[in-house]
Amino acid sequence: MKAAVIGSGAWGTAFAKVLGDAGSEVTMWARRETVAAEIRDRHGNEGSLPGIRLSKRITATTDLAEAVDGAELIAIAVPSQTLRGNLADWAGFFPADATVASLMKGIELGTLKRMSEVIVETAGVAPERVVVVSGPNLAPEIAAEQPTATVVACTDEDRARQVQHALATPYFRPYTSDDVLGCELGGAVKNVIALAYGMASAIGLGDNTKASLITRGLAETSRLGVALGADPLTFAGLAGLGDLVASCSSRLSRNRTFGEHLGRGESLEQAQTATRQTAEGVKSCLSIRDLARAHAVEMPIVEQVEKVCHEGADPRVAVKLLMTREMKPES
Ligand SMILES: NC(=O)c1ccc[n+]([C@@H]2O[C@H](COP(=O)([O-])OP(=O)(O)OC[C@H]3O[C@@H](n4cnc5c(N)ncnc54)[C@H](O)[C@@H]3O)[C@@H](O)[C@H]2O)c1
Ligand SMILES: O=P(O)(O)OC[C@H](O)CO
Repeated sequence: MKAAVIGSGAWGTAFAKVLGDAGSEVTMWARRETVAAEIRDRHGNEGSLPGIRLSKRITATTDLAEAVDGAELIAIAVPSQTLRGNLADWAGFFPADATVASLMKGIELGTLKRMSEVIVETAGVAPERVVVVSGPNLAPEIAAEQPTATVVACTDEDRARQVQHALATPYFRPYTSDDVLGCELGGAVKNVIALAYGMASAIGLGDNTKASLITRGLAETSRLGVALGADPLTFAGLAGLGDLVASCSSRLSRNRTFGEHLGRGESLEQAQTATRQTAEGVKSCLSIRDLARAHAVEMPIVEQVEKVCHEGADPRVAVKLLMTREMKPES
């Protein structure tokens, strides 16, 4: 397959490596010429994935039209909140029948749309051409070829299978799904729960607390998903529980790490200065909260994370408020 990967950060680079190792010819698009030159000439991207060597089947450019020229698959890994603006500039260059894969895990501020919806709306791509790839996929582990599994979700089963085959390597095992909505929500909400988990770790809370956060976090994710029409079983799978556990338990997770900074009492600005990569949950906690409210779905952990991130609330007070909510049945 001829593929393009737009975005040369940690995930774009690791994803390009998977595609290259699985046999595709890959052209990456980078914003900075120094990054494109390093990928093209030295087969690495030290700033995003130190020590990783990329296949010679991978090249890079800063010219978007060149990157997507003739591509059968275009995978996009830029920050969720910039996607709409990016596509306004890029979409005219996409080949008419290319599959567009969203690698992003966020919900757009203001519109409350999922990334696949933004792609359909802004790039004029039919929904059945959009594939979502989501699962327990920490980029540095994948780049180091540590085995993991993922989900390739698309309403068009054949297209999902094509992408599944284009991604299969001995260290990356893709499964297909037709639940695009559920996979996207699982990926976006787990970032917010990982922020909460990081806060809990930093304030010294124990394993019972953390297990409760994961379990109740998954409960509120599923509640929102079901209200919006997702398959509840998706949340028990790789793009739900799998991704939630990976992000909460790993020190490699940028969202968990960001939460740790907030839990240590840093302000949002201080945490942003200390962690420079994309921690999607920081913005998506606002849009997910609004989405939940719009559908009358209770998401108490998301509500509290938003208060800590954007209203200066103390994480310890947030825990207290969560623990003293009205008593109710588990489900
Ligand atoms: N890193 C992971 O392990 C991982 C795994 C799965 C999914 N994701 C998701 O992939 C997406 C990208 O994450 P990442 O890890 O690659 O982030 P990153 O911070 O490592 O890289 C982001 C990339 O986007 C580019 N970028 C930043 N602002 C931009 C703009 N205004 N226009 C165009 N490009 C811009 C940066 O130059 C960089 O190449 C996020 O939605 C994230 O949740 C990340
Ligand atoms: O580093 P994070 O927190 O953005 O998580 C990365 C991936 O989404 C894990 O699957």
